[in-house]
Amino acid sequence: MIRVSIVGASGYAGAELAGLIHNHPEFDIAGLYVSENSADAYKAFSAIHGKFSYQIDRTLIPISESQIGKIVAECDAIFLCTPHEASVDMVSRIIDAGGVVFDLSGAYRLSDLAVIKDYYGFSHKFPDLLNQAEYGLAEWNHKNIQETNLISVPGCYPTAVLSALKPLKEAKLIDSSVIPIVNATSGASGAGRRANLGTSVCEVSLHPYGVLTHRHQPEIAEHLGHPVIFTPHLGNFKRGILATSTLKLVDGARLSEVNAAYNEAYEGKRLVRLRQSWPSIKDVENTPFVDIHWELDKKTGYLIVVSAIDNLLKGASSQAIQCANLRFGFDSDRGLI
Ligand SMILES: NC(=O)C1=CN([C@@H]2O[C@H](COP(=O)(O)OP(=O)(O)OC[C@H]3O[C@@H](n4cnc5c(N)ncnc54)[C@H](OP(=O)(O)O)[C@@H]3O)[C@@H](O)[C@H]2O)C=CC1
Ligand SMILES: CC(=O)N[C@@H](CCC(=O)OP(=O)(O)O)C(=O)O
Repeated sequence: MIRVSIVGASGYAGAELAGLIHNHPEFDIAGLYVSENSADAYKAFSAIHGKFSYQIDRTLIPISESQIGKIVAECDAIFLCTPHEASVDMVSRIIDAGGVVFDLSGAYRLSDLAVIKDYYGFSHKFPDLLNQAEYGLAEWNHKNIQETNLISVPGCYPTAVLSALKPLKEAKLIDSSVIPIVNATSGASGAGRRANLGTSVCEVSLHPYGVLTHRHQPEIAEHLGHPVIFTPHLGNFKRGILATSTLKLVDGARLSEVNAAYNEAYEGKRLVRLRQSWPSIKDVENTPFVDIHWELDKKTGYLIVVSAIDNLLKGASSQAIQCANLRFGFDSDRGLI
C-alpha cells in the first residue's frame, strides 16, 4: 500500500480526499494534519466530518509549516489542501526533504512571477520550483505527472473550462481573432469551509464576482495557450460547477471536425463523458466525472460548449487522486469508478 498524508484535512477538499483515499485499493492514510494553531487540533476527523463516523478513525494533528519536512519520512506522498500562501513554503520543504507532493492550492499553477504577484498578491519565493511543477490536468499531462515529485493540481474552474476547450485548441479549431467568452457558476463549497457571510448559501442568490480579476483567468489562459474572458458566478447551492464557453471556430470548420476533436482527445478517458445532451450539476455532483456537450451555430460559426464538474471532486480531490494514480503507476481512474 502507498501511504499518504493530508495537510488541511479538516477542510472541504481535504475531507473529500480522505474519503477517497480510505476507499482506494492502493492508498492508505498515514496522517491527517491541520495548522499549528488550528481550532480543530487533536479533534477526531469524524467529529468534524460526521459522514465518516466509524469509517475514518483518525485524529487531526497540528503541524507547523516548518515541521512539514519531518512527515516526509513517514509516508510516500503528501497532499496539501491548504491556502495558497501556506502551500508555497510547504511544497519547498517537502521537495527539499525528498518527498512527493500534490498541491491542491494555486501556489504552483502559474509560471510567470509577475502574473502571480498580480493575481495572488504575493511575491513567489521559489521560481525554480515553479519550473519543476507539473500541472495536474490528468487527461492532458499524464506523462509528465508520472515523472515529477511536484504536482500542482488545477483549480476547479480551470478544470471545467480546460476540459471543454483543450480538444478544440489542439485541433486548431479556435478562431484566434475572437477571444472565447467563458461564464461559469460554482456552488458555495468552492470558497472553503471557513464561515463567510459573502459565501453563505443563505445570503447568496446568484451573482458574478472577481470580474476581469479572477486568478483562474490567467490559469486557463496559460494552460490553454489562448486568452479567454472568464467570469465566475456564485450560486446558492453547495457543490458543482457549470461552465458555458462561447467561441468562434476558424472559417469553414465543420461540426464533424469538432466531434472528431473531442472523440480523439477523450477516447478511453473514462472520467470524461461526452454527453448527447446539455450537462447539469445534478449529473456530476458527488462524482469524479466531467460532462461535456457542444452545439454549433452554423449561421455564425460560433460554438457553445458546456462542461460540468463537482468542484470538490474533479475540481480538486478526485483529480488529485488521478494524479497520484498516474505518479504511482496505476490507471488514472483507479479507485474512482
Ligand atoms: N473548495 C474547492 O472547491 C477547491 C479548493 N481548492 C484549493 O484547495 C485548498 C483547500 O481548499 P478548501 O478545502 O476549500 O479550504 P478549507 O478552508 O475548507 O480548508 C483549508 C484547510 O487547510 C487548513 N490550514 C489552513 N492553514 C494552514 C496551514 N498554515 N497549515 C496547515 N493547514 C492549514 C485548515 O485547517 P485549520 O485552519 O484549522 O488549520 C483546513 O483544514 C485551497 O488552496 C483551495 O484554493 C482547489 C480546488 C477546489
Ligand atoms: C466559489 C468560490 O469562491 N470558488 C473559489 C475557487 C476555488 C478553487 O478551486 O480554486 P483555487 O484552488 O484556485 O483556490 C474562488 O473563486 O476563489
